[in-house]
Amino acid sequence: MRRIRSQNPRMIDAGLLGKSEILKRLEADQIIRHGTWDRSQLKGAGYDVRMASDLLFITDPDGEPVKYAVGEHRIDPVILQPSSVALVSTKERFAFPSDIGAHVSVKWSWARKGVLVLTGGFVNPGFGFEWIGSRLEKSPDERLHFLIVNVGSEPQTLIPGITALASLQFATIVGESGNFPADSTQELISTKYAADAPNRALSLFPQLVEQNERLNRLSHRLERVEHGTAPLVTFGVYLLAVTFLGVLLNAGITFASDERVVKLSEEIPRTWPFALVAICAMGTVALIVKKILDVVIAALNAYSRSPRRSR
Ligand SMILES: O=c1ccn([C@H]2C[C@H](O)[C@@H](COP(=O)(O)OP(=O)(O)OP(=O)(O)O)O2)c(=O)[nH]1
Repeated sequence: MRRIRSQNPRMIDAGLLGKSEILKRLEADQIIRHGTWDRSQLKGAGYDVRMASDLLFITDPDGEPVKYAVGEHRIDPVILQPSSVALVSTKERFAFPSDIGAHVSVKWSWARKGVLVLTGGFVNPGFGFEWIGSRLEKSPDERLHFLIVNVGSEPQTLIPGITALASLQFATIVGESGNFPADSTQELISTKYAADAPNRALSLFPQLVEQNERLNRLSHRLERVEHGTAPLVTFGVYLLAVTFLGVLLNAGITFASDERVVKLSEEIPRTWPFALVAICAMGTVALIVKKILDVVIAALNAYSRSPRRSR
């Protein structure tokens, strides 16, 4: 532990509390109340706080905000959907003495999955004490509260009473804090916060979810319209082609009924090689017309699906 000299010439121990010092304090019923801490949560120079199963603000699968008040316990795991926010309270209850404060930090194991704890950062000395008449007492239920958000693309499962979401590093306070006890946050969160408070505080994230859903709905509609127009275009082109052929046929019949053409036809040789050549010529013309129609249909379909038009 680093030793520094304060304004008071006395030597003072200052620095972060290591595991053994934290344990010593916890066993002396300091910092975290007896019965709410667990040795397994101790780290080399910190303590991982776990989420409680009550005083929990989450969003249910239908997108409705839900509040579990103090004493209303959630048994099932909490699924934190992408872009979803929640407000969680710690299972641990606190009573910080005047010489200890704590830094709140995110846990890498959660941050790398996209779950971020948007913390205030510091726990003041004297947090978890209150005046009862003229006596200073430990508050029975002072907890830390964290706003959390899933900025990743996968849903994340949080288990009430077990999942550790944040880490505390305890530091000794040099000099008088002069603010004992520190302000409580428990009453504000438990009585004044409505179910949708986290969603309103971090409204950017629920808005992202909404915009994403809107975008998905629009893309589906666009896809349906596109699938509907392709056969329609094909049908239209064939209709046009049939009309065109009808007009051609009509013109052909009129032309064939002409006296001069009748006379000319009598002069055409009626041999089988000539008939064969005539049939081949007509077949070639029909094939060319079909090819042209296919190209026109493909071009129209490509145009109706082009990204510039789907924007
Ligand atoms: O993530 C956090 C950080 C702090 N706290 C608690 C402990 C701390 O002692 C208290 C007040 O914290 P801070 O002093 O940062 O908040 P404030 O509400 O801005 O204080 P003030 O209005 O007195 O400046 O809130 C939490 O519950 N969660």
